[in-house]
Amino acid sequence: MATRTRPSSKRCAVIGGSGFLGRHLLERLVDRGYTVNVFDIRQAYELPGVTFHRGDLCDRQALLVALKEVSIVFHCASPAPASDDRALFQRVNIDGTRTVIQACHEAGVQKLILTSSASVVFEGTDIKNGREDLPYAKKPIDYYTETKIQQEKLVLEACSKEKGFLTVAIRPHGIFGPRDPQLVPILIDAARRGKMKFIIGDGSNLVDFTYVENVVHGHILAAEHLKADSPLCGQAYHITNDEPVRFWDFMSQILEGLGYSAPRYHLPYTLVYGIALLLWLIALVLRPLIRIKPTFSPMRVALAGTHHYYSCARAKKDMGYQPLVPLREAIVRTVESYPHLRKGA
Ligand SMILES: NC(=O)C1=CN([C@@H]2O[C@H](COP(=O)(O)OP(=O)(O)OC[C@H]3O[C@@H](n4cnc5c(N)ncnc54)[C@H](O)[C@@H]3O)[C@@H](O)[C@H]2O)C=CC1
Ligand SMILES: CC(C)=CCC[C@@H](C)[C@H]1CC[C@H]2C3=C(CC[C@]12C)[C@@]1(C)CCC(=O)C[C@@H]1CC3
Repeated sequence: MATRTRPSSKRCAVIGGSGFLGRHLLERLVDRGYTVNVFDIRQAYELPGVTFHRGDLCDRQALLVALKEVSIVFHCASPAPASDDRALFQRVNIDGTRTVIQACHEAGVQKLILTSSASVVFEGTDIKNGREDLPYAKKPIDYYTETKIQQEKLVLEACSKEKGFLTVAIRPHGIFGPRDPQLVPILIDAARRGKMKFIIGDGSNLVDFTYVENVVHGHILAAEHLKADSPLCGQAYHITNDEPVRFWDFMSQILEGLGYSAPRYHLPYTLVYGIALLLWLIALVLRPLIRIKPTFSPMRVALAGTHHYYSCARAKKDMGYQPLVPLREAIVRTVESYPHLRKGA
């Protein structure tokens, strides 16, 4: 059991702090005068003023060391959605989050801010200006989403004013920006393999893509507004750029910004989804023999061919959220940050 010294309100821990969002978050926290402990299974960098603790969040004892004298915990660790490994998602996102909550109780942590996902309500069909009161997806599109739902429920249910342990969930959508290991690298890899010639559907579907600094801003506002008498306790909040954009326009701007051609030819959504589903089933059957990872998984096709954008009115009202970086500027900064992915580089 950790010794319970009174935690400083400016001492926090970022679980998953070696990751894309986690690192941006802790850089901002340091700028704002917080003392930060990072807890992650890997150490990706070193930063003055930041103490690294390497460990698995399923290991309560290891967590307790990193949470000593900490008052705020940001939990933004998860296996990558593309790993598609059910047992891993269950172990880290569900069992591991239970362990995080338990360790927070033992260490006397006062606030837990979870990075959830707006996808917890997405079932592969259109969502337009979705609010937080939409029901959780009954048929989540993949294991990642299935376990993010359970994870969010665990964290929100753990909120207890009586115990002095307050929780809130931030639901970002389509995070992008410098150092993102997913969106831009996967897109450019597909383009380099000649797979970005087609638009799935008529190309009019609107989607939220959220610049990482805006997501960070939402997390810090949530931590600073989370108090026993505030409406944030036990609630979920969408954090977006508040500028829904056509999915294919956004992809085209990134592609063209890095010197690649934008997709031009249209394919019917149902046809591409059907093919993706078939390939996914074949990959599943063959998994014991060989591991195949189709670029266009059913999940990616659904995300590329439907509307999915969310209202962040609740975050504006309860914590004064406004995106700091507009989409156009965010795209420019992102494109400039990937010189190594430029065509011909
Ligand atoms: N990238 C996106 O578009 C979105 C991400 N999210 C959520 O945001 C959070 C952060 O995502 P990213 O920064 O994009 O991912 P990332 O993969 O860059 O970072 C996740 C970090 O978690 C760490 N981690 C994984 N398993 C761990 C374990 N067992 N113990 C300790 N650390 C572990 C990884 O080492 C990694 O550093 C995740 O919870 C994700 O579900 C939500 C919505 C959209
Ligand atoms: C069609 C194609 C190959 C596009 C390339 C870009 C995709 C890799 C991204 C487009 C939308 C992104 C997205 C996520 C991951 C990367 C994309 C599929 C998430 C699944 C990441 C985790 C979440 O919580 C939800 C995200 C939705 C959007």
